[in-house]
Amino acid sequence: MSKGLLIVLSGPSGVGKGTVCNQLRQRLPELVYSVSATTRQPRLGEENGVNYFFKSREQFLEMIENDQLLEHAEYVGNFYGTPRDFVEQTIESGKDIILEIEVQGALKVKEKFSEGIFVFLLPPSLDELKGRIQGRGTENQATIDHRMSVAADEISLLENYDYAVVNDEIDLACQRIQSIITAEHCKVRKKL
Ligand SMILES: Nc1ncnc2c1ncn2[C@@H]1O[C@H](COP(=O)(O)OP(=O)(O)OP(=O)(O)O)[C@@H](O)[C@H]1O
Ligand SMILES: Nc1nc2c(ncn2[C@@H]2O[C@H](COP(=O)(O)O)[C@@H](O)[C@H]2O)c(=O)[nH]1
Repeated sequence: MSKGLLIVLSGPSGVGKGTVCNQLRQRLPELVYSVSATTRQPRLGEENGVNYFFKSREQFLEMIENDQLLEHAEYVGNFYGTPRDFVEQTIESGKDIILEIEVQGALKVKEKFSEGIFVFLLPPSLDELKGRIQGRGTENQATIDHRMSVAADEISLLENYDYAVVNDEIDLACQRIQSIITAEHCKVRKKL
């Protein structure tokens, strides 16, 4: 049996990774989603084990210590990380898995899984990006400013990715990513 694909969807905060990922999962019900661990406080409506595994700082550091994370990063004052076993077991079982993670973490995954498919989601403009984070209404202004202040640096790392997808319209962005997944499945020569 061939292994599943590891798809990493990354990009600045507010670009629409979560929105696009949710719609992709509806279009591709067999696509497995990697639930991350974080020390961030849950937002209204977020559920432990569904949106994230919510951890204390101590619990998160213990996960790092025990090598339970494939990658982790500190992003705007909180830790985020990808549980390793679930990802590895899913790929081994032949299923595709998608990670929705920020840029530092994505580049760490690339060091370990160069055969992964690295997709960078871009906003139509920085003004639109700011409007989306503000419109979501989940962060205070200081956090929005902090997230926006790292967005340009994150976008400057685009060249490390395999694909750039503009999230102008959700449907179109999903179609583009679906096409990428289909093409990767048809590839004759896989990446080393
Ligand atoms: N193509 C789009 N057009 C307009 N609004 C969009 C589009 N995609 C997403 N949005 C909106 O932008 C906001 C941010 O989207 P989302 O939470 O999915 O971003 P994110 O990249 O996952 O953010 P974060 O990294 O902070 O978790 C949401 O309110 C969402 O509804
Ligand atoms: N490096 C990682 N980044 C992750 C992971 N899970 C989520 N994220 C990214 O963090 C930011 C902020 O998320 P938010 O839910 O607080 O808005 C965003 O870019 C997420 O994609 C992870 O496991 N590792």
